[in-house]
Amino acid sequence: MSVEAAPGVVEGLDAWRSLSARQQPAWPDQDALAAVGRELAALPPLVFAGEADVLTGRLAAAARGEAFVLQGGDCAETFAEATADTIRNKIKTILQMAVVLTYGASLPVVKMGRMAGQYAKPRSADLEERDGVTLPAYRGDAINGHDFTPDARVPDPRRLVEAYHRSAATLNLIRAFTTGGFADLRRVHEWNRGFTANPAYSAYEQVAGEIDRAMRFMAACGADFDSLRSVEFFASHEALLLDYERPLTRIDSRTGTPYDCSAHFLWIGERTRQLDGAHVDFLSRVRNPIGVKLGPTTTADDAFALMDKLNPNEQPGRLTFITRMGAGRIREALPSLVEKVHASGRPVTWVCDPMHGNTISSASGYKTRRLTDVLDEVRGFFEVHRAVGSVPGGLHVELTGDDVTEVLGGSEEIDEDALSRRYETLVDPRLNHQQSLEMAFQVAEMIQGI
Ligand SMILES: O=C[C@H](O)[C@H](O)COP(=O)(O)O
Ligand SMILES: C=C(OP(=O)(O)O)C(=O)O
Repeated sequence: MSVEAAPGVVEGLDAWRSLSARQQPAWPDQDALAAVGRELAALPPLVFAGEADVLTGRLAAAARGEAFVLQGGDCAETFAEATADTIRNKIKTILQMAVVLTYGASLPVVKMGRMAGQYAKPRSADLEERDGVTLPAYRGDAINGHDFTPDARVPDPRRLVEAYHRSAATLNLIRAFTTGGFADLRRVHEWNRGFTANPAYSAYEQVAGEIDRAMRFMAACGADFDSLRSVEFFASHEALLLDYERPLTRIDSRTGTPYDCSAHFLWIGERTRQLDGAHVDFLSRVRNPIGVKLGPTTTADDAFALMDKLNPNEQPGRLTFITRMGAGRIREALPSLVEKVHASGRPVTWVCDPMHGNTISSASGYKTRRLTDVLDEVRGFFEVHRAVGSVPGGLHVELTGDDVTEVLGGSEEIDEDALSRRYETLVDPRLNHQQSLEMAFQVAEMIQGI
């Protein structure tokens, strides 16, 4: 793997610089930004291009219905929360969900964190106003601070370097947890049994009991559980800040082609997927598997134009469409899109993000979501794909492994009054540990058609 930034080595890698890039911070000091770019370019890549290729293969399998994708993690990671406990709880939650989904789908689950780099957010408004004071909006820890003070809100490019180091530390711990015995299937199953033992979740006992019997059957057959102590786990984030992604793009020494080595998988957000924009151009030139978020106004022509630009060679697994329509719209907005793409025979992995189309404000002013809406969107996703004959390939979820109170509902019935108890997200509401597991059990049933 070459470690230089490869400026100009591959023609066009910097073409994005002359295109319109939405949602970029107003960096006050361009020289400081350029110096940070040079510093990042000299730092080691965070992932190996070969790992990204493995993921492309896994996503191709998901598109064929031979695997199911689970992508989850914070809306916005924060530097303060890049701690061992928080990372462990998130990994634990994703592993627990994956076991349930593996059982439900009878398929391998491709595990991907919105982790180790999810430090920048697109925002609806550039400015935030509180009590007559107006400041730049918080855009994620890679850009500015959340404190509502003029100093904190100034975009500071040194934060990009901090984001790199926090991502490196997070990835290091993820690798340790997922290969060092923490992910042992028997252990993860025991955690799930603990969850269903709680009377609040007794509705899920049946599925947990079935998994238990399957485990005992495997043991009786002499399954090698030691070979199930490690799991594959991939890192992903929104490729929003091109001043971060570009210096972390390296030329793969095996193939001489560029990979964005800030993560295995990068996605383009609903707000930055303009065909003639900088984000689409930049990601069209790297070889990682990539995703594009598609909201309810997306037309089939948009989808085809994105496929032309981002996957002209029709490589299976290269392009994932992450649909986020909203529970109220998915059944009318998704069918024509899926029908036309499916009829074209061109390879796309379809993943459902049931979070971003279902955001509401509580009476007390909290940005929240209802678990019932989230689950209804997933149900709509399966219905549409089943009706069309295409493959519902996975889930993309904002979640945390902690006991926060940000999303309404669930068996523990978080209501509007409870939101204030532990509302900790800095941007969008996340499912907490229990709600995430409930979702996994319910989705397992949806997959089985129960
Ligand atoms: O996560 C998605 C967006 O960044 C977020 O929903 C935008 O939030 P805002 O409308 O509060 O800016
Ligand atoms: C901003 C996000 O989503 P979307 O682009 O779908 O709004 C996100 O996933 O953090």
